[in-house]
Amino acid sequence: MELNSDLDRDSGALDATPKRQNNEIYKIIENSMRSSVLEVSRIHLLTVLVVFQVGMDDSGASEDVPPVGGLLMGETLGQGAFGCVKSASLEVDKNIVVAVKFIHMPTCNENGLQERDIMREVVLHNKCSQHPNVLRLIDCNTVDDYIYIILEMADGGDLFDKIEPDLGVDLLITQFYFQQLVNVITYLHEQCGVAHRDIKPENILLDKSGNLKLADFGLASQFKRKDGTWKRSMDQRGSPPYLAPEILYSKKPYYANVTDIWSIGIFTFVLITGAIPWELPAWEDVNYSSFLENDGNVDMGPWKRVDIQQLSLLRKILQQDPSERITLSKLRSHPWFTQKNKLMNSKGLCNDPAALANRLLSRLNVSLDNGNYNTSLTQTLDSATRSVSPPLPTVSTQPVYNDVAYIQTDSLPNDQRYPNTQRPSSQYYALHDELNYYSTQVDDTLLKYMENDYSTLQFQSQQNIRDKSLNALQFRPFKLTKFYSLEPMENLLPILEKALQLSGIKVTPDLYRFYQELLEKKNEDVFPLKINMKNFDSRGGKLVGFISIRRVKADLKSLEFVRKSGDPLEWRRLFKKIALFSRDIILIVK
Ligand SMILES: Nc1ncnc2c1ncn2[C@@H]1O[C@H](COP(=O)(O)OP(=O)(O)OP(=O)(O)O)[C@@H](O)[C@H]1O
Repeated sequence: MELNSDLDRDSGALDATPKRQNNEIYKIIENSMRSSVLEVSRIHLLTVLVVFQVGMDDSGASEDVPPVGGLLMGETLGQGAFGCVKSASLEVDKNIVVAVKFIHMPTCNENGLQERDIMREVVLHNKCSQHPNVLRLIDCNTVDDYIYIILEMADGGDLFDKIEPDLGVDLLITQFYFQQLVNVITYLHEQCGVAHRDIKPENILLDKSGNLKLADFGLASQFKRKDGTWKRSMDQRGSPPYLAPEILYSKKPYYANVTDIWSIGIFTFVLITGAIPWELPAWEDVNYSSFLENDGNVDMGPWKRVDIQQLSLLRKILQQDPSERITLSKLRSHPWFTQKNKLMNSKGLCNDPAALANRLLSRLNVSLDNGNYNTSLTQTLDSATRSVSPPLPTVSTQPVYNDVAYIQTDSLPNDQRYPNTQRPSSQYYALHDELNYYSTQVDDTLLKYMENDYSTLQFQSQQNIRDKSLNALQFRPFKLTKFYSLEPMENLLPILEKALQLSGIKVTPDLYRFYQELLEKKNEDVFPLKINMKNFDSRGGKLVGFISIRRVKADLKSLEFVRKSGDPLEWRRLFKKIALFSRDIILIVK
């Protein structure tokens, strides 16, 4: 699809007409790569090539997407509210890998989104694609019920996945991403006249060197016209904790670019503390009102983790009155921006990806010890007697879901599987309880497979082993809300079911029986399996996602917790809780 970036700015109408056939994709990607500021990632497809879901899930959007000419669809990288994102390689050169975002139009329509809304997003994203910190948009077209968008592959995965709740990331890393974010927002505002309007860790991906890649232009708007005149916004959209107060309460139109500066402040706070400062910038929110009453001098809760230099910066950014808020150019002369970051080169990109990965991931930890287990169990039993708080009113549109977790197969008959031919040799240990491990035998390929996946490190309680392995780290797109297990399904599923229940998730009883029924029905391997999950987080926000159980090889299975919507910090908190209650089935390398 050729993209015409000439928006009719007052009506929001858009001229974006499909003008090309799919078989030209290679040419487009090739040209796009040639003209690209960045090289599109060239990695080999590592894992299962085609993973299709059987049937639709209850959001209406399916992972079973139609084929796209010129592309070989790969694994599912993630799921959003309206579709999924898959890796794909070019038919003519399988080493060229891109990400393809499929947007299921009927689901969008049911939720009030029209094709022109999606095209508006695509046009603005395309307009802003010439910066190394913007996820590059390569092409867009339609196939069956879907609009698909071909994007640069973000090899480093999600940033949100790497933030430890209630700890955050270290200051050098926070400053690194703060500086990259200010750079890219400067480009958007000053060169494109576009405000992003949805800056939050969920919309930031990483490349293979750990550089920030701004994504999701779904709420972006053109605030400056070609003739230099400005346009103000009136609508109330965005993610509640990241919203600037004028979006919520101002009766007057507001400048969308100034709201981006506010969101930079919240983003920075989340990186420093691993928590959001408030749920809404509203007087009714006690955290926000106490921030205002104390003129930003707060020293409680997560604010205790903010030191004096960053507090002074945040106070300048988080000014309720937009005219008092620090401007982008003043932000660029603030010492925290001008101070050289030792991980950044003169072009503003990472100069030492291994050191960045090491520092970023070193705080991720899931403690499975008895103390933590008993505390969580007590809290769970206590809270079972209290009712769940109702969800907050939210200004974003999300589909409605059923609430009970159930199991389904996610496989195709021709699903590519690891052959079960090699004999075990290396030693592995599954955690049984804090003191008693039992060993089992797994082969060297598996050892390599797991060592490459840094999600395994988060369970490692011995700091020296963690440090040693962290030194060899590289950025990879693996999700970190994940663990491995060697347990047979008759042990794994009942323990997981209990863990889900203890974590407050409603589950269809006897997952193992359903698994057996699936086996009988399909009369073949049913992996990957999918367990849908819905829950309210501790603040009443809705969390939606699923557990994908894949058979890696022989008895080794991976259990990946994939978030579809909801606060990512809360998703990781939930994952840690389920992992703790599932500790008897988690495999850790010792
Ligand atoms: N270009 C990409 N490279 C690698 N992974 C990606 C890419 N784009 C998306 N993903 C993965 O897919 C997930 C879902 O992406 P998507 O943009 O649909 O999510 P979302 O923003 O949560 O969805 P929504 O559009 O409903 O807000 C991301 O969290 C990420 O893990």
